[in-house]
Amino acid sequence: MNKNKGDASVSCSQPENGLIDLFNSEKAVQELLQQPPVQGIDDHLIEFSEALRTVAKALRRVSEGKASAQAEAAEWKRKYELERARNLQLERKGDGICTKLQSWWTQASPDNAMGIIKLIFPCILCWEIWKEQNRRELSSGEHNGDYSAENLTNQPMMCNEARKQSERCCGKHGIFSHEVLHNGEIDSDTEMVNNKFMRKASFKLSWWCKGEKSDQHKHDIVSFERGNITTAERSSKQISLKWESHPQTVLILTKPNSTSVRILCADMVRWLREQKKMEIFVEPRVKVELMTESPNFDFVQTWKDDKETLLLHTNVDLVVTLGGDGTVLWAASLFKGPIPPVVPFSLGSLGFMTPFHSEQYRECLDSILRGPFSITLRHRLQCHVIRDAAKSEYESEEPILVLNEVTIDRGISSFLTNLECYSDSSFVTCVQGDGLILSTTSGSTAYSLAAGGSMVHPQVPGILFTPICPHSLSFRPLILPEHVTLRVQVPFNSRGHAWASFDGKDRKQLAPGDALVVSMAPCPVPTACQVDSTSDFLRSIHEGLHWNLRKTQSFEGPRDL
Ligand SMILES: NC(=O)c1ccc[n+]([C@@H]2O[C@H](COP(=O)([O-])OP(=O)(O)OC[C@H]3O[C@@H](n4cnc5c(N)ncnc54)[C@H](O)[C@@H]3O)[C@@H](O)[C@H]2O)c1
Ligand SMILES: Nc1ncnc2c1ncn2[C@@H]1O[C@H](COP(=O)(O)OP(=O)(O)OP(=O)(O)O)[C@@H](O)[C@H]1O
Repeated sequence: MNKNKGDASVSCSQPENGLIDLFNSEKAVQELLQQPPVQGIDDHLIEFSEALRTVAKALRRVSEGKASAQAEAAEWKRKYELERARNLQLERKGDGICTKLQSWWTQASPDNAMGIIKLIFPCILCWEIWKEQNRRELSSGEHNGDYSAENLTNQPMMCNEARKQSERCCGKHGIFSHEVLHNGEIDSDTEMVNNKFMRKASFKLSWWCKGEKSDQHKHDIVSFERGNITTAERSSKQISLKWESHPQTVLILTKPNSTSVRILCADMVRWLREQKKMEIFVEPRVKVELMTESPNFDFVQTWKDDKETLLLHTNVDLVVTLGGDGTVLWAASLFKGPIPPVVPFSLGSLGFMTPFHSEQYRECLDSILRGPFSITLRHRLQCHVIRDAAKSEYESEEPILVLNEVTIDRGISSFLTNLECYSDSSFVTCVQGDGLILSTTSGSTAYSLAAGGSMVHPQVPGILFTPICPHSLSFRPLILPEHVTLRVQVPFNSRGHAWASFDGKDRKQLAPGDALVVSMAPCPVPTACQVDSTSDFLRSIHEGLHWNLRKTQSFEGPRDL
C-alpha cells in the first residue's frame, strides 16, 4: 500500500499535478508569511495574514486527506493506462479493458484496494470522459485537409458510428468510443479513407418470439420491477434486421483456388453493380483475378495493406462469403472489432454456417438487400496468450478472436499435456490428456463435437469446455456461462510445451508458466439466416451430419396392450 503511494507520487500525471499545485500554493503562502513585517502595518494587513494562515492550514489538510485516495486512484490509473496502451497497440477497441476491468471489479471487496478504487472509479471515469470531450472539442474546430484517422473521428457521421459501436461493445459506459478509429493509423492519403464513413447504411434489430413478430428494439434481459424478478425469453427469441437506409457497399470474400467460386464471384460482382448499383470491395487477390478476366472490373475496390482492413467495418454494409465454413471463419478473422452482417453462400462440402445456395444468389441477395431478414448472432471468444504469466500479468500478446474454438493440445510432443484451468478465480480442473477445446456454441458442431462435446444452438450464450482424449474415465465435457473468464495455464513443472491454435490456424507455443486467457468477445458475427436461426441449425445437423438418422420401426410386432 505504502509502496503504491510512493510510486504514484512519482509517476502519475493528472491527479498528481493537482496535488503538486496544491503543495506549491501552500509553499507560496508560507513564503509570504515568513517575509519581514513592513513598518506601519495596519489592521487590514493583520487580518489578511490571518486569512492566509487559515488558507494555508486548510490547504495542508486537504492535501494530506487527498493523498491516500489519489495514490490509490493513481495505482488504478496506472493499471488502466497499461491496459489501454496495450489495447491501443493491438488496434482493438476497449474489449480487453472491459474484460480486465470486469475481473478486477468482481474481485473487489471492502477490505482490499479494489474495494476502495470501486468508490473512486466513477470520479476517474468522469475525468476520463471530460478529458476526452475536451480533446475532441479542441480538435474539432477546423478541418485542415488532414484526413488522418484522428481527424476523421471529428466528422459527425463518424462520431455517430463510433458512438454506436462503443455502445455495442462497451455498453452504456461508452468511454472508448473513439479508439477503434484512432487505432487504424491509416495513411492520410488513402482513397478508401476519404470516401469512408458517409455511406454506411443504418439498420434496426428487433426480437421476436414463437413466430410472433414484434417491433421490440430494446432487449431487457432481467426485470425486477416492484421486487418481482422476471427474465426475457432471451434464447428463444429470433433477431430480425431491418435496414433503415439502403445498403450500398458489399464486401465479397471468396475461397481461393476454386474455379467455380471465381466464375460465381465475377457474375455476382457484375449483377450487384449493374442491377443494384452497389459499391464492391474484394480482397487484393480477387481484384487481380477479376482484372485478368476483364479490364471492365476496374470499378471494384480493394485495399493495399492489412492495416486498412481495420476500417472496413465503418464502410461495408454487407459481407458475402463464397466457400465453405472455412470462408466464414476467414471473414470473421478479418474483423477485429464490429462486423457487418454476413451472407454466407455454400460452395463447400459441409456448410454448417453457410445456409444460402449459390444457384439462387440473385433472389437471396435481392431479399437481403430489401430486408428485413433473420440473423444469428454468433459469439466469438477473445484469447490472450500471456507469457510467463506469474511475472508479467499485464503484458500479453495481441488478442486473437475465434468464431469456432481455441484448442490447446500437445502438438508434436509425445508427453501428456498438463493444463491447469481456472474460471475467474475458481479452480476448474487439471487436464491430463491430449488437450482441451474451448469452443463457442457455433463451433460446437466442429472440433468440439468430434471430441465428444455436445451440439449447442449457436444462439445459446456459453463456452464449451471439451477435453481431447482425457486420461481419466470421468472427465465429461462442460458448458460454462458466457460471462466467465477462463485461464488455462501450463504449470512450471509440466514435462513439455503445449500448443494453442485458433479456429484451426496460427499455432502458438505455450511454455511452462505461459497462460491462455479466454473470454467472450464483445463483437459477435451476425450471419444472415435462410429461414431463422433454429430452422437453419436443425437443417445443418440433419443434412450435414445426418443426425439421428434411423429407419422408422414398423408398426408390426409386439406392443403394449
Ligand atoms: N477432428 C476434427 O473434427 C477437427 C480437427 C481439426 C480442425 N477441425 C475444425 O476445422 C475448423 C477449421 O475449419 P476450416 O474449414 O478452416 O478447415 P478445414 O478446411 O480443415 O475444414 C475442417 C472441416 O470442419 C468443418 N467446420 C468448420 N467450422 C464448422 C462448424 N462451425 N460446424 C461444423 N463444421 C465446421 C468445415 O466445414 C470442414 O469440413 C476448426 O475450427 C476446427 O473446428 C476439426
Ligand atoms: N479468402 C480467403 N483467403 C484465404 N484463405 C481462405 C479464404 N477463404 C477461405 N480460406 C481458407 O480456405 C480453407 C478452405 O475453405 P472452406 O472451408 O471455405 O472450403 P472447403 O474446405 O471447400 O469447404 P468445406 O470445409 O465445407 O469442405 C479454410 O482453411 C479457410 O480458412
